[in-house]
Amino acid sequence: MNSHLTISGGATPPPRAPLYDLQAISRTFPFGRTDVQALRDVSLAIRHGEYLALCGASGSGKSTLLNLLGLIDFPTSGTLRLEGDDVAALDEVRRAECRSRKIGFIFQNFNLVPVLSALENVMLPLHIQGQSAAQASARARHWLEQVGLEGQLHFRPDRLSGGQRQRVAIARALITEPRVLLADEPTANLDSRTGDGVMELLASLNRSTGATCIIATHDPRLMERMPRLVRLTDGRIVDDCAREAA
Ligand SMILES: Nc1ncnc2c1ncn2[C@@H]1O[C@H](COP(=O)(O)OP(=O)(O)OP(=O)(O)O)[C@@H](O)[C@H]1O
Repeated sequence: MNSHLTISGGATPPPRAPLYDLQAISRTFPFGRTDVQALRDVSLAIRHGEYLALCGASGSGKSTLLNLLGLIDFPTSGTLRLEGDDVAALDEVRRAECRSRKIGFIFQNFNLVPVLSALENVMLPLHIQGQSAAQASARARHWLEQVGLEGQLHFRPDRLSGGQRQRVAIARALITEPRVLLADEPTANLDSRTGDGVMELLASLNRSTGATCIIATHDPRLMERMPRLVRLTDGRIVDDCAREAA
């Protein structure tokens, strides 16, 4: 009997494509009369639901790789597939659509709009997608509650601590229910205790929502607790190890 058939005779579904499949990716930037090779021959597969760090020294290529995964930059050569689709084949409109539907971003400096409240900041992505204010407000309240900020809905960023600002940014990234959260040094501007709290929150949201979390960092404390570490040196992957999380 064909092992791909179930007892009832129906075919089992084909295996799900990895979230990301990168083959021989390079990214070169022109720099004066020379070129800087930020990424060289990077091949990497990332499954749905993973929680992993891209690590390496300053200049090793972490942000460049994160920008490619976020579809905000293009590789110079190689193939990048997101859920099986070759992103080079998407026109700009479909790329933007894919980015806003599937990907949430978290930045080290939070990138909140200073004149908007926490609630309004979190509502923004749904507002941009054209959802009604009532729908956006209800979703934003839900996500601010998930990150423990139900008491600060109407505070502007200047009334929030660094950790609270990053929580607002996390709620804003999650409101579109993305497949993947990309975080560039999310704890770099936080003291270690607050940074630990943000990392615990990200780990628990990864478990509860199933969103893949990809975090660029050179913080050894943060690396220690990651179940998968992809290490870059001079734009190359030099190590990719999965292990039990601490
Ligand atoms: N737009 C650009 N133009 C020219 N060179 C660039 C550009 N972006 C990145 N680079 C170069 O590519 C290399 C990798 O940079 P990248 O920012 O990806 O490293 P990183 O590991 O994220 O560093 P950091 O931890 O300091 O943020 C560096 O040599 C950097 O100077």
